[in-house]
Amino acid sequence: MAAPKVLAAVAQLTSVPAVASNLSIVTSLIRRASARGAKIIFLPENSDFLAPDSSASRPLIPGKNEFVDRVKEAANQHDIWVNMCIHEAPAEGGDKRCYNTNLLIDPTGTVNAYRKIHLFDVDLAPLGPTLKESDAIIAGTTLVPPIPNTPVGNLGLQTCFDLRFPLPANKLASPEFSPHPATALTYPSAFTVKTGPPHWETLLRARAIENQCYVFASAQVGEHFPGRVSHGHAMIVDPWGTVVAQCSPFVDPNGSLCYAEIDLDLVAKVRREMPMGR
Ligand SMILES: O=C(O)CNC(=O)[C@H](CS)NC(=O)CCC(=O)C(=O)O
Repeated sequence: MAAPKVLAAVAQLTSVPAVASNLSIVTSLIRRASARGAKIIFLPENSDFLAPDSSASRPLIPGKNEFVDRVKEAANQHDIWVNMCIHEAPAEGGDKRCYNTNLLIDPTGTVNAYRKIHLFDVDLAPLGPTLKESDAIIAGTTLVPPIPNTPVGNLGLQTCFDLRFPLPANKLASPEFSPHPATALTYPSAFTVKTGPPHWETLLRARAIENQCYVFASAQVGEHFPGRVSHGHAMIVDPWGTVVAQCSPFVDPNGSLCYAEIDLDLVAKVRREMPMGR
């Protein structure tokens, strides 16, 4: 019997240093996606805020995050799954830094979390950016097995710069790593305007093709504060490597969404017709 198709939404927005204004965009995108019939929405890295000094806006109480609580309420109210990255204050005191944490929230409020493992510490001047993510972020250490039974099947959580590392993605899609090998991967991102044009789409399509799965690539876009601009081009790639949805390259102050019908039979078909061990 054919699996029912499910509508998924991928978002593109411009987070600023102020959490409250990002929250109002994020909750309105959740409402819009649900009204359109989407069962899951993918929001980008830094959905809570993107600031020159992360410690200035970081949540102060470990385990408590007002932004996440409001998003959980919206997920529940609009009966939709939400994926996004936020800043997570560490439980151990003393460190001013946060984890860059990828959350998958279901409509009942259940949360799965993956802390970004690969931090973006690069010096590509003068042709590219100089960024040292580890100044503000503590690296995660654990790959989280794909979450089963999401609207897009078994969903593997990765974040932004992780996209350049094929091995964790391969692992997430492998039946040896998990009894629920990924049928979809998510990469909430904030790619730079220097690295985005040459690499972003190529890497996303490569991850989809080699793992024979859907790839959800939400993105930050435009200027967050003077000197920090993101590439955008949020998209959905199918298991054959086709870009099946993409947000407009123009910056919409209310954020933008693109949608695709997700067909898990297509994942099974591609894997059956071109066996690669999953
Ligand atoms: O800076 C912050 O506040 C939050 N973190 C981010 O926006 C992260 C780390 S700087 N961005 C990336 O990983 C870009 C990767 C990228 O652009 C590439 O791989 O080419």
